[in-house]
Amino acid sequence: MNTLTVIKIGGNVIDDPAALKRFLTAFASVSGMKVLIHGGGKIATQVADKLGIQTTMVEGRRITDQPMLDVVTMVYGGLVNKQIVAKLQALDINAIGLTGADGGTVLAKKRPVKDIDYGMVGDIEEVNSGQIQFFLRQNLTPVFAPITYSQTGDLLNTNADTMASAIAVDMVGHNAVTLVYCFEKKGVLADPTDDHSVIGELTPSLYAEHKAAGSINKGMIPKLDNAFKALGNGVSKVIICHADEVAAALQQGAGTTLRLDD
Ligand SMILES: Nc1ncnc2c1ncn2[C@@H]1O[C@H](COP(=O)(O)OP(=O)(O)O)[C@@H](O)[C@H]1O
Ligand SMILES: CC(=O)N[C@@H](CCC(=O)OP(=O)(O)O)C(=O)O
Repeated sequence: MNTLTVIKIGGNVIDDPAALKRFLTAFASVSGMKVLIHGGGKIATQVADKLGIQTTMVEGRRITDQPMLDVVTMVYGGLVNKQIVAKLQALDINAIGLTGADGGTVLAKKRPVKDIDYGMVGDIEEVNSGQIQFFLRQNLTPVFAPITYSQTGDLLNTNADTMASAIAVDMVGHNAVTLVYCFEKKGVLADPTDDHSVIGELTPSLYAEHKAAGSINKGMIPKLDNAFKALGNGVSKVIICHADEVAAALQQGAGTTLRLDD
C-alpha cells in the first residue's frame, strides 16, 4: 500500500512570512504523496477588521454570517491558498489549490442551529477520496483551503483541523495515512508556558488528565479531539509538531505522537 502524509498548517505560521517559507521548504522535502490543508483564521480576522466586520469565535469556531463568509472565501480560498500554491511551485512541488467545492472533494452540511447559530459553518458529510487520489496519481499535491460546499450550492466555512482529520480518515481506503498538525509550538506542552515541556507521547487518558488540570486548553482541545478521532478511524500515525520540524518529526520523531490507550 502507498503511504500518504496529510499535513495541516495553522494560521499563526501562515501569518509570519519567514515561518511560512521555512515550513513550505520543510513540506517540500517530505517524500512520497502528500496533501496540505491550511488554516488562516488570524489573517481572516485582520481582513474582516479592516472591512469593519467584527469577528466572534465560539468554542474555537467562527460565527460566519454572509459578509464573514465572503471574507473567509476570499482570504482562505483566494489569497492564502494561491500564495501557498505559488510558493510550492517555486519549490518544484506541483501543487493544485482547492476548496472542498473544487472537484466536489469535501461536501458539508450547514451546522444546525441549536443553542448557537454559527451561520454558514459546515460540518463535513463526505470526502471524495477517489478524486483526491486521482490528483495524487497525476503527481499533483492538493492544497486545501478550509472552505466546503453544500448540496444546495452554498460555500461553508469549516475548521481546518477538522478538514485535515476528515481527509486523512477518508484516504485510509487508498493509502497508509500519517496525519501531522503543524503549528508554532514544539508539540503538545505539559506546561503551556514552558516551550521545553513537550509531551512525547499522548494517550486519551493522559489528554483527559491535562485537560482536567487546565494545562491543555483553548485551540488545543478541538485539535486533539480531531487528532484522536483520526487515530481511532484507521489513520496509522498522528503527530503534532512545530512547523519547522515537520520533516524531522516524520523521520526521527519530534513533537507529540498520539497513541490510543492499551
Ligand atoms: N498544552 C498546550 N500545548 C500547546 N499549545 C497549547 C496547549 N494548550 C493550549 N494551547 C494553545 O493551542 C494553540 C493551538 O491551537 P489553534 O490556535 O487552534 O492553532 P492553529 O491555528 O495552529 O490550528 C496554541 O497556539 C496554544 O496557544
Ligand atoms: C468554522 C471555523 O472556525 N473555521 C475556521 C477556518 C480557518 C482555520 O481553521 O484556521 P486556523 O487553523 O488558522 O485556526 C475560521 O474561520 O477560523
